[in-house]
Amino acid sequence: MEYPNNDNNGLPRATRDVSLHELSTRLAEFSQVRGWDQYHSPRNLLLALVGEVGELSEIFQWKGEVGKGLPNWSSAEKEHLEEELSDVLLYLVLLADVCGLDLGQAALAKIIKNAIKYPVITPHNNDHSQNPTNSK
Ligand SMILES: Nc1ccn([C@H]2C[C@H](O)[C@@H](COP(=O)(O)OP(=O)(O)OP(=O)(O)O)O2)c(=O)n1
Repeated sequence: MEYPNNDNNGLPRATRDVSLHELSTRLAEFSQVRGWDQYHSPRNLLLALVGEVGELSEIFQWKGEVGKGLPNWSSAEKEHLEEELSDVLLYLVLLADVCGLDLGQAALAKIIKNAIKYPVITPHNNDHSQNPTNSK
């Protein structure tokens, strides 16, 4: 596996698309060599996931509204955000794995289900009532 670029900390950083399958494989190796599989029960991973969502929330706490693209954020703040987002993703992938679920397939299927539930609005079909962001 090649990582041609390094990040600000000199750590290797992929420049290609990364699949959920690759993350699963890397996480499985990481846990296996440390003997941590025994701790990775569905419940433990869910609690770890929620803990990391809390850490992610702390980054935005008290900041007020934040613009898309994070204008005025320092590179250190953006790096911190990347780390917390990654922790959430990695625990989510681990949780799906220990539950024996294919998260990528499930997420694609859910997008299709969402599209059926919320059809595209056209002039001939302007019923917005199903849009969950429409409070009326
Ligand atoms: N039993 C464990 C413990 C950790 N990790 C991995 C998944 C997360 O990506 C990261 C979480 O590590 P920490 O618990 O050290 O949490 P943080 O990185 O958020 O550190 P801190 O809480 O000090 O900010 O390590 C794991 O796979 N299995």
